Amino acid sequence: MKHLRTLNKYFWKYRVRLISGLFFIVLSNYFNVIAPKLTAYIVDKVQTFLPSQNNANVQFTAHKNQTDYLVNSIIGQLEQSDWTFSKVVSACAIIILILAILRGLFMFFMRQTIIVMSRHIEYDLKNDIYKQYQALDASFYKKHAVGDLMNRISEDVSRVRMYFGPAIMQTINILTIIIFCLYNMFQKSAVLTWYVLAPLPVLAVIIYFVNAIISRKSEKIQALLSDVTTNAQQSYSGIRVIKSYVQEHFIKEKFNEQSNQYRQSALSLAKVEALYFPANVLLIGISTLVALLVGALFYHKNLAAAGAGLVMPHPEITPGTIAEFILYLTMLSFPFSAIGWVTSIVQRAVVSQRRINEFLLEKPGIADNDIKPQFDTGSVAVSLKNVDYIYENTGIHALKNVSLEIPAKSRVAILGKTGSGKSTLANVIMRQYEINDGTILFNDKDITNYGLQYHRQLISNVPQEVFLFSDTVRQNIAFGSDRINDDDVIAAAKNAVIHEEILKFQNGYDTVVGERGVTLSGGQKQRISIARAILKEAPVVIFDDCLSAVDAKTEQAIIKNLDEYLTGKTAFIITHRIFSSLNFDEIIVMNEGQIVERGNHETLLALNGEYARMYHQQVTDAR
Ligand SMILES: Nc1ncnc2c1ncn2[C@@H]1O[C@H](COP(=O)(O)OP(=O)(O)OP(=O)(O)O)[C@@H](O)[C@H]1O
Repeated sequence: MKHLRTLNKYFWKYRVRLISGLFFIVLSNYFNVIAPKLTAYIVDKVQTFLPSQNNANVQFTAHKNQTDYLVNSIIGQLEQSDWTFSKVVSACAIIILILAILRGLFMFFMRQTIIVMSRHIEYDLKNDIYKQYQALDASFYKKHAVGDLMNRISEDVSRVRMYFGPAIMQTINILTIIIFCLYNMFQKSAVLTWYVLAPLPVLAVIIYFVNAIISRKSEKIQALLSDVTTNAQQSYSGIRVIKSYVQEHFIKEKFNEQSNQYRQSALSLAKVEALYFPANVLLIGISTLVALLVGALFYHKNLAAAGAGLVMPHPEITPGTIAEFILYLTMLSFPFSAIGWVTSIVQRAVVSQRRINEFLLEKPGIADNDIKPQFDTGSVAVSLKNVDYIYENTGIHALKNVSLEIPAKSRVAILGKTGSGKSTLANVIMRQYEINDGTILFNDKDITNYGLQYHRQLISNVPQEVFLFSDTVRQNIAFGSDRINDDDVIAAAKNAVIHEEILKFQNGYDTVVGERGVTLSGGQKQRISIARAILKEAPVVIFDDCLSAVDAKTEQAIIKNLDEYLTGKTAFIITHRIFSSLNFDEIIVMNEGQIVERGNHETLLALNGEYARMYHQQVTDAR
């Protein structure tokens, strides 16, 4: 239950709704439990009018001194009136009808307050989880599957809503029904109540054991559901790879297997839950039988005693009392069967909230603040001092003691074999990952000393893996930029040499690119991503292998445009190809997480090392 404590702040926020909801529940049940008393009164009244009745003068106490003020005054009025029998019965019927209407009205208010409150809390909780997902850093996303994240924000939140909506409402409902019924039963006849309640401890034992089983099974089910969602999500994202490798059958089998495991677990939970209802019906049935038998026996003893002129042992027990008890037991059958349902909702909510808390309470690996950078953000010098980075999940030492001094407005090329640490270097400069050791400075200020959002606003990035949203080309280019006027978007697209192609799309700039840009070629996606970065106009530019999917002619055209765009910016161009036309101020060659060569084109060629080898290879390939 401790996991659900996280939700208390929401209850506090909506306390007025909650308290009014609880008040309406109590009122609705109050009007509900009055009806049996009037029914009992009528049943006994009928008896006194029966022609064969020979006990009309026997003084039963069943309807005297009612503790309830309302019932007392109704019965008092009816007794004092000189109404005929049919008038009394009609009056009681009308009063019972009015009570039912009042009960219904307050039930309506109870749902309007508590269920509406639960929808508000659900909305807040989803927003809080979403906000937390946004705050968590890249390393978190490396550890958790998207399907799992989706499942927690949707399915788990729905389960938790069942706790702060229906479960809270029904718990209070159940408690008030039980308290009102038991109170009235004890007030009426304590001895009959003890007899009637005798079978109920068995119910308590059943509830205890079944709850433990439900909790265990719920936990397993939620984990399995996450697996199924993750698998489905991955198979949709990777559908092209699956189809090209003709693996549809294998994926379907895997999905079937997981779905089947989920089904088996859900069925097994349903079986356990299904035990509750028949067990309750049986136990309430036994209690009703006891009320009838024991009640009739006591009533018989009363009559016998009255006949012999003795004091009646239980003058409060009449046929009306028995009818009243049966009505209370009917009312109690709902709470007793609902206890199981409510506890299973709570158990599931505990499991789901624990899963939500795992993410909600996770501290982002990158500490953030709201401090603005205290330097001229128009031009930025970047330096790295003894930077070390190890990937937590694999233990790979991707950057080893890297030091760099890049003056503002200079242009750097980063080359190196695959896996040498180039993208990692870009990511640590962007603070996507927090370095293990060393310092990264922008204009001599440690980048950890000011807010992440301000830092990232200083950087225009084209990642190695392009990501486009399922939106229009225009929105994809304008993403992350305040400048969404058409001329700027078109100018950026022209610079990225994609404008002409966009015009040929069915709806030009308003063409929707499909999920992750599936309707576009790899080269088109790359160039839209470049246009997006160009539009951002930041002082630092990081392009990670951004021309790998374009042909040589387009590449030359883009490089020509980039040459102009990069002027006045501090630029890091990560590449596998040497672009001699871009005039780099410095070229860095990386190997196994270290900088192994650095200098300009001429010095590196003269060094005759890795750079020279790459250059000669490229020249040979071009021939
Ligand atoms: N998310 C990750 N988790 C664990 N290890 C990673 C992760 N990303 C990269 N690595 C490892 O870190 C090392 C450096 O990878 P990085 O992506 O920086 O290389 P790269 O030089 O950019 O390669 P490429 O040219 O192929 O893009 C590699 O050994 C890689 O396996």
